[in-house]
Amino acid sequence: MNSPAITIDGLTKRFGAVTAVDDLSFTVAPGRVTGFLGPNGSGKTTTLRMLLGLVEPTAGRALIGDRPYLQIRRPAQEVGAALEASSFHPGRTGLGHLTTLAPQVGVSKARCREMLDFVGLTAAADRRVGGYSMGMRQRLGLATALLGDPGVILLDEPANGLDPQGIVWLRGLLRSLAHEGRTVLLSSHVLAEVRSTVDDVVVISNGRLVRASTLTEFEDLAVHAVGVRTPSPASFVALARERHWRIEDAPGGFRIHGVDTATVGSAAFGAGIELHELTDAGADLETVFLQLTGSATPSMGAVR
Ligand SMILES: Nc1ncnc2c1ncn2[C@@H]1O[C@H](COP(=O)(O)OP(=O)(O)OP(=O)(O)O)[C@@H](O)[C@H]1O
Repeated sequence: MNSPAITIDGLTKRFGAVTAVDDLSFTVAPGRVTGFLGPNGSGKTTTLRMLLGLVEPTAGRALIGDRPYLQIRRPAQEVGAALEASSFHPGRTGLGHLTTLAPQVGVSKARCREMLDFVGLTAAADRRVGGYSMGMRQRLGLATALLGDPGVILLDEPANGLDPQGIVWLRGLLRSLAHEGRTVLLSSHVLAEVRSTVDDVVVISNGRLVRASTLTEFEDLAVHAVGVRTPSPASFVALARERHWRIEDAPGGFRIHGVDTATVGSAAFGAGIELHELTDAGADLETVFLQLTGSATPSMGAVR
């Protein structure tokens, strides 16, 4: 196995009485997209800021390769980061923002134009960033992160503000960066948003690690669900009780957890219950995420 591109080791950050990050340890592999997931306020941004040497840890280490960020000699060529979409000088143009950074990154103005083109901002290159939409700022943040052609890319909620086409575009872009062997770590508080983008997931809650695994392993935790529509709901509910299925009301029918379509179909057939719809509702990944992070709420629907 490749040695980790990022190592978080016993990392802790306290702000007065608030423990933002609490003895956190995980690694991030190169050539993969890793989703750094957790509810609002769980410590994702603080962790990324410690990785970038912007916040000093109370304890523990955050390493890029084998060293802390502040010990990297030419950091922009090793690590690119987009932490907050709003931290641009509003009076500068998109191109002006990149060309201001170019000397310290060690790249030419041509590279700045190339990166603006890469993120789809050529038409807005000479407009002031103050007038950019949230999605345009995200794109500019990405261009900034990629300016030095870094091997490690850290992105804080990069899909925020992007329209659906933008999200598809971002997904393709991140996948191709990982395919080139780069390390991509992106934070999000919405698992569904990154589900089709990431290979690995690191889930945190209250600053602590909840789970670090491949997405596939994470999906295995999820209970599959089956959707059913029937003209005989009372008989179907009786069947579900008899079989000890976990069943809940869903629009126009029911949702049954922890069984597959074949089991439900043959049981209904055996009981003489007509079904008008029998669908695989997929793995209920969001529920697993909410349960693991302790952010499940009663509004998720009553289960019978
Ligand atoms: N500079 C600071 N001073 C005091 N408390 C802070 C500071 N920065 C972060 N915190 C606190 O640390 C905790 C973690 O915040 P952080 O921004 O890292 O979470 P997050 O997971 O990135 O949240 P979000 O998804 O909302 O961006 C929160 O309780 C936050 O209020």
